[in-house]
Amino acid sequence: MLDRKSFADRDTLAAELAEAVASRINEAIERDGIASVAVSGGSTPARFFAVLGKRKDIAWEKVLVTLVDERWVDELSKRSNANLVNTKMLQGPAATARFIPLYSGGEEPDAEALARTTEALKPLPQTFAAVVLGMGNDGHTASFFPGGDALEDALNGEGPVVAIRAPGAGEPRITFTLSRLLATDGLYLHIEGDEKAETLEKALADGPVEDMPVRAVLRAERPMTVYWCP
Ligand SMILES: O=C1O[C@H](COP(=O)(O)O)[C@@H](O)[C@H](O)[C@H]1O
Repeated sequence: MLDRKSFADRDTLAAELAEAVASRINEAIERDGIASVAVSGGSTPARFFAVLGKRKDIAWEKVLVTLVDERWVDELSKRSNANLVNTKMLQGPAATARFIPLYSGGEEPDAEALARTTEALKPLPQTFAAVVLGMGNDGHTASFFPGGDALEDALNGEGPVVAIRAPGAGEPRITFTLSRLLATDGLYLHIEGDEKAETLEKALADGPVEDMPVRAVLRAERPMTVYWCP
């Protein structure tokens, strides 16, 4: 179920991942007239975002873009995953895409905030065209963090989104649930560098999901492609 692709450098990886995601988007638009993608934040996706956002062969006005997870911070914060998407991807041709943020204002991702985000997510089709996950060296993906106070709900609940706090997470977070992220035509794990390759090997070994929650995705019975470069 796990296809692993290695690339010589970051630019090549970004181009190949953008090609794969663009194909998924265009297939969904042809089939449904609309496509949605959920992307990760952090630092890794910046190059990929820049390449994807420049694609002129995508009818961006038919594309909904959201995040797999978000830090509960204002969109102007440098910690905001939305900020990364806005500044790196949704420029040029991709500026006509509709971005649906997960952060919906306020100090905390409380019940009211989650209800606001859930309402905002309603235009999303049931199935994403593509979901691009990242991974931290602690074995988290999306905001499925080791020690997360709502990890069980994030991994086994319906969601679509869950608020989660964890010792290694910094700010409170909001994350799509695993079941919602697995509802996708194309599932990708984008990691770079030797340390993350080692983390992936550890995650692929036996061990509790709670220790390295990315295992929940790796053990899900569905195809996923890992994109890696040194
Ligand atoms: O906090 C986060 O971290 C992970 C990994 O980020 P990276 O900086 O190591 O690339 C990311 O996948 C996730 O979306 C983000 O919220």
